[in-house]
Amino acid sequence: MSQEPTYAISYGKMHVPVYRVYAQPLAGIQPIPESLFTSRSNTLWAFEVDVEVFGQNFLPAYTEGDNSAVVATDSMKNFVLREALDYTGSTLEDFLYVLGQHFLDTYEQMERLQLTARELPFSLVPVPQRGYASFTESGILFRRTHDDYAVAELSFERSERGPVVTFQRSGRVGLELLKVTGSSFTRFVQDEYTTLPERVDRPLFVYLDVHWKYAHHEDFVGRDLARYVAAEQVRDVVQVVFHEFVSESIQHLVHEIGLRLFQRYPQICELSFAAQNRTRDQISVSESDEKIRVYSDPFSAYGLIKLTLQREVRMTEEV
Ligand SMILES: O=c1[nH]c(=O)c2[nH]c(=O)[nH]c2[nH]1
Repeated sequence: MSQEPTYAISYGKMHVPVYRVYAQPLAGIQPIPESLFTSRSNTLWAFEVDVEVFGQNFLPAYTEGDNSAVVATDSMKNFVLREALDYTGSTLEDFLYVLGQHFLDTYEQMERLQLTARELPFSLVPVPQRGYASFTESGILFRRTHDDYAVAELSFERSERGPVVTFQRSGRVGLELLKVTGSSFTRFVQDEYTTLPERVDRPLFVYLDVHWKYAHHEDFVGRDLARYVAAEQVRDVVQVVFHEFVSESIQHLVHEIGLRLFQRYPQICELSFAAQNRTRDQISVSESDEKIRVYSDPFSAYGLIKLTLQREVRMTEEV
């Protein structure tokens, strides 16, 4: 006799685009030496949200075609958009925190919930000031940039005290950074498979995703943003360390970036990096000046270097 299957169920809505205008400005974050970033107007605050809902209560929809407990994913999309209008805060993490609680408070058949937000980056356009003597940022016209962007992920489940966060991760993803000099890769294993030449100075091109976890939820929700980690600052720390540090490898580089981020943000307990090696192949070197070179696309496979750093963070630690 065949056994009954066991089921793992989830469903939801992916890529709900949200363009909220005149959201609460992001202010009150701590400045850091690597970054000019201290605030964001949120005049245009654009992102997309994924909603994934878990619960055995939805099983009859699969096994019997009984939709009586099913919240239509179209309604989930409307819920997200309504919440975006009502939201009074200024960060992706806090928005997801409020959204997740409201979902679970509204729909008792939802047992667990996973929410993801990805920023849709826009930047203010520079325009001449009156009289055209100098330039300033237009406060109203934005350019869509297909650049690196912030992400946030939160998971919730129910407890006797109401919805609780079971997972949190923030990130800055899609960085693409090329440093023309000041990176090497030498003294690696040499054997019958080795064709890569040692390079004491290579133009290192990396695609990089950085994620971090807070030790305490209090630091990423609510209005007091003194312990909030702005993804723009994290991007700037990555850039500054890459600029300054002469690395022996991407492994060496991401470790150095990790140490600097831990130093800047005592409230972070985990950092993870996924770095793709996108370094181009050297094609030719100028005979008159060996600094002048041409590079082109390499073999299409690329190296992937990952690192996760964890530490214990005590609640009393000073910023
Ligand atoms: O920084 C690097 N790390 C590696 O592990 C590696 N492997 C490789 O072929 N090139 C590089 N570069």
